[in-house]
Amino acid sequence: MPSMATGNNNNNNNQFVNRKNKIDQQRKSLPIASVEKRLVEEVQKNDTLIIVGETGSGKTTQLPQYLFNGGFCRDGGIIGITQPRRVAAVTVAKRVAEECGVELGQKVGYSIRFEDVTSMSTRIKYMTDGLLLREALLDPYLSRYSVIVVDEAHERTVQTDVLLGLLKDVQKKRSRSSNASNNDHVKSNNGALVKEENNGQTSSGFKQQLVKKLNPLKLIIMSASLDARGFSEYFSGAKAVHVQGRQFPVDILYTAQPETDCLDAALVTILQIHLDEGPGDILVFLSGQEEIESIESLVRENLKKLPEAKQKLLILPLFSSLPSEKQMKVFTPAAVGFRKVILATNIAETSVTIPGIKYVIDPGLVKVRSYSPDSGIESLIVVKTSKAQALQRSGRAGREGPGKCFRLYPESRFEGLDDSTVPEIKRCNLSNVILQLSALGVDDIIGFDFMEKPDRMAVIKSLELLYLLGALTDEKKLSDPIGHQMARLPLEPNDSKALILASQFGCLEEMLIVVSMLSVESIFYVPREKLEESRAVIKSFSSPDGDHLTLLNVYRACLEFLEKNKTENSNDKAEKNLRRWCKDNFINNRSLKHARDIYKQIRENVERMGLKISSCGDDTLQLRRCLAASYFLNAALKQPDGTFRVLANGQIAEVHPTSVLRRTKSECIIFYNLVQTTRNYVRNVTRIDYLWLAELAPQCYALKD
Ligand SMILES: Nc1ncnc2c1ncn2[C@@H]1O[C@H](COP(=O)(O)OP(=O)(O)OP(=O)(O)O)[C@@H](O)[C@H]1O
Repeated sequence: MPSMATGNNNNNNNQFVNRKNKIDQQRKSLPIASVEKRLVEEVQKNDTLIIVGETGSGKTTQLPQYLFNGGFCRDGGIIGITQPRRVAAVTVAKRVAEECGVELGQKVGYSIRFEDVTSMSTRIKYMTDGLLLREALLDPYLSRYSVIVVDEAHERTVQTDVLLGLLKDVQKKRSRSSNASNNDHVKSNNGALVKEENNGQTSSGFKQQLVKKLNPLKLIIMSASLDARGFSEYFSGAKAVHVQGRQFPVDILYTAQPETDCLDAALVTILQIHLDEGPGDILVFLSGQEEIESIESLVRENLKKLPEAKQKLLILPLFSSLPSEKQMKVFTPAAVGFRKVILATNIAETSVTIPGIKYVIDPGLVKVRSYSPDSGIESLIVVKTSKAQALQRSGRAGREGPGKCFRLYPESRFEGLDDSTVPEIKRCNLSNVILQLSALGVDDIIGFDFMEKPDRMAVIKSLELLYLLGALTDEKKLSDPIGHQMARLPLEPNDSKALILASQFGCLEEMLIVVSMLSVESIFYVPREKLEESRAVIKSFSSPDGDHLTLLNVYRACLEFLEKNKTENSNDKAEKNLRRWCKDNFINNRSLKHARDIYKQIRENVERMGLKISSCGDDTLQLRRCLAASYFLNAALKQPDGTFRVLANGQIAEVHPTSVLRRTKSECIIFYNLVQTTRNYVRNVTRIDYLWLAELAPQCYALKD
């Protein structure tokens, strides 16, 4: 009825106006709002500026809007803001689009690996630091950007560090370009030439070029917990500005004694808050998916035994391999009568505002990458957070009102923590970084202007790996076509090589599945109480040839199931039924869904590269040979005592208990990763013939008599 429609419209309009007014009020009350004019002036005066301000003061959401209003996009330039994590780039972009009253993807957008929500009219663009690095491959002058803001620089991810060095170089090139006359040719340090293409994008490596006069690139480094002096020195004495004040106070509480069981302490704190504290959602920082899933079931079990609380508890996990629509669930306000408890890894540590969070629980631990150049082993280890991380975590409360942070350790331990985290570049395998830098024309990795130099031995080992994979030539340049193809794929070098080779082995269809399945955490999910029952079910998927083929079987079984269901049901219903199927088969539905998304995305990549996608069907010998040809550095031979010796470095390891080859009789295997816990374990293992090694990787192995 027309009258009702009008009533609804009025209602919607009122809601919209109320929300807009609330947001405007909120924006005005942010500490950064009082220094808007000064910040814009500082950016006008300085090509590089460092901004330090409390968590929640408004840096990430407001500064780009101030710069937009201050005219930094006037001649079509874009303000790019990098984040170390995808979830931050997406959620902040959504918020800023709402604040600006525009549709996401128009004036305000985001771009992350495999997902681009921008358009020709986007002027404020949030993205991951890795994505900007990839853009630099196509546009070495980053010519579309007038300003780049590197947010959360204190995290010092390897991508941030590479980006900082690169941006320094881009700034120099852009300054030279702006000083050059329109007819001059501009040549970058790495020899790349710049050519304007029709769509305004540029590309490296052209012999002929037209040069566009570019304005200097404005660079802003930003964080709440930054060693401003170190950054200033790196950027030749760049000015640092401190934004004072925080919006709401956060009470920090410590335990009297160290906790021996962090999971138990977190569980007790969640329940105590739920029963005793006032309304407000809870955010708990845990070290990984496994801990999250155990706490989830512990909370559920314990809730059954406790007296009914005023509100119901809604438990939501948040970790990086969770499909993005599941991740986004945590950002939806809880319904009336519910309290959210979000169990998150450190992906929720910086930049994000999760509406409703009043309480933060911080056990003070984090899982990080660690790499030993001597053994070539990269592992994940759990370590204490730094002070900077503790500060960021507590800063997730106090964003919409006063908050509380429960640190599950004594105050004395906080005092003893390192100020900042060891930069990732000092503790990871560098082969991907080197591949990316080589693609950007940087051949002298040791001489590259890093803020902190990586370990020389780690560089040498990584160069060696890339050389053996055929990605680099003797002159340490990217090889053609393998090296260039590998650099185009957004994967680890070994995985990229496996896909490229698979097109020659006639099994690219299968390798795409295997690489996608290996990119997600634990495909099988076994509740402790169903250990026995699960074994028999999981066995139905297992291949005597190993875990890679087992993963392939799971994926194929899932496709078969969907196919069968789709003929009888709608797509949505088929997907719903798949969840049940996963549960019955002890398969982690989230991980499988994620693997299917990754599969789609990398398939598009290899199609664009023109690789031939064919299938080896049930004859998986070619697939195993291709695995041997790609992961040959991860080959291991059986020892008389049943353990395996990694041929490349002599390390001794056992096959992981979750592997289908745990009790294998095979003499030779390749594995996907080596993890170090109390012992060395190889995970995701496949049986190969050791003679293949000399045949398929002669650069590494030779046959002795
Ligand atoms: N999605 C959102 N929903 C509700 N409020 C939000 C949201 N995003 C931001 N805000 C509000 O804007 C404030 C400023 O957020 P912003 O991310 O700009 O701060 P920041 O200084 O960058 O913090 P940090 O250093 O923690 O990243 C928050 O404290 C919160 O009050």
